[in-house]
Amino acid sequence: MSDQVKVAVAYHSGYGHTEVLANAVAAGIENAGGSATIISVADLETINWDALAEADAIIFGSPTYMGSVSGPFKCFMDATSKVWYTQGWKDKLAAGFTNSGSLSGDKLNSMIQMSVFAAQHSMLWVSLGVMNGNNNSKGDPQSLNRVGGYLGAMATSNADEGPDVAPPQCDRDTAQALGARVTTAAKRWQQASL
Ligand SMILES: Cc1cc2nc3c(=O)[nH]c(=O)nc-3n(C[C@H](O)[C@H](O)[C@H](O)COP(=O)(O)O)c2cc1C
Repeated sequence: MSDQVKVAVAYHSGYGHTEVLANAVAAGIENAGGSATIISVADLETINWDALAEADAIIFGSPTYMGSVSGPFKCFMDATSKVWYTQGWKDKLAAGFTNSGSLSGDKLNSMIQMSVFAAQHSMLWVSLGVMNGNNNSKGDPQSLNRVGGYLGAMATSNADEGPDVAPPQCDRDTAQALGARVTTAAKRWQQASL
């Protein structure tokens, strides 16, 4: 019998930067002993809905475009309304990550959108669980959670850099930490007696 928790990473990325984070989240899932399935939601026709239905946890990821989740990610959100109607994802764990060009970039709004979306599905939101980095005079601008957000992993990619270098390693590591945390939480949730 395999008790390995299944964690799906459902993401959109227009230009590859958020995809880098999706891969980092998946690495964190695998390192923590979970099984990761990465699902691009860009094309609604090819989304692996079965993998999402089977997952113990789903981690959502979107770039921040115009201060909100991207259009394709919102289309995915709307396409889950049939699942919502039957509350098919109820009691799965959920978490999120986003990425933008500016340090703030209003990406908190994307995280709020994702957490409300998860709540509509009666999922249980898992926070980042990494203390704020770089908030004092001796701070390291390359520390984990350098933007100091707690709802999820929030990365920043310089607008003039490709996904080969942006977002920087600290943001990739923050995303990896999120994947590990959700996996550990899913294991606890799986083992909890009712
Ligand atoms: C249509 C569009 C809107 C954007 N809006 C914002 C924004 O509101 N705030 C911000 O900081 N960056 C914004 N950006 C920059 C992206 O968030 C940034 O380039 C990000 O790395 C793109 O991720 P991706 O390569 O996964 O698509 C925007 C980019 C595009 C293309």
